[in-house]
Amino acid sequence: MSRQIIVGNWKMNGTSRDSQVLVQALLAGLPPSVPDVVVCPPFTQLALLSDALKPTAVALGAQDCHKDVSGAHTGDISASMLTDLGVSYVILGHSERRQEHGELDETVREKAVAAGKAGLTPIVCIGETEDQRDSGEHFDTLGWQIKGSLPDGFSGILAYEPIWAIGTGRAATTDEIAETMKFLREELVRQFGEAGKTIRILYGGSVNDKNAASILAITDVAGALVGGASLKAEAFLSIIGAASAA
Ligand SMILES: O=C(CO)COP(=O)(O)O
Repeated sequence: MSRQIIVGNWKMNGTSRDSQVLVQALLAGLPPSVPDVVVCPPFTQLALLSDALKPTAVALGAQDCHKDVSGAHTGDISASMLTDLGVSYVILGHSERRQEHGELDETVREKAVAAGKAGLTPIVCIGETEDQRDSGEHFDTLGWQIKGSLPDGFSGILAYEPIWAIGTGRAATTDEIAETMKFLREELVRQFGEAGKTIRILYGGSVNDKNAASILAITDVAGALVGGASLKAEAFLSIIGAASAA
């Protein structure tokens, strides 16, 4: 199995002091053989953490970027502004942005193109609502999201985050994840041919220190996108430990 990737999405949490403390605790507790580890703090803490993380095995990610390189976009941040700060990954199309900011698949696709051009690795999120799963529309939804959100020649990471599992403490079951991973892989191959076989797929949604090992052992799960548990050094380190052992 190839090296796994564990991504911490801190969302809109923490002061600069909190993030420095968290990062120091993470760096102090990293196991000798680490998977790829990425932390995605709020924009305001990127510059600060960039210096702290530069010489380490932990990479820096952002939680969004604009589709344009520069211009009249008040309050936005471009992909090249992120690379300028030493950022290497960017989460795009998270369900919270899709819901709170009305982001559509097409916008997510344009952002993924911009991220790729700037040298960032996009982590594009997709996921169904509880209603869509209950009514058996989840695979259709995910298929459309892949088609709409991933640009031609996509070489980033796909994150499957069922919306009903985010922040609820109710992760998808290993059977649900396994079945969905199989579907996603088939869909990626259908849309991208041979290249679709190599796109890494993460699972996200209530991943914690207790369930990480069983989730990371599922075929085709290449890692985890972690929200709440990534804010606690001990829990995040234990997820990183599970990935090292997977
Ligand atoms: O949204 C998520 C990561 O992007 C998942 O959040 P939780 O791990 O808090 O459920």
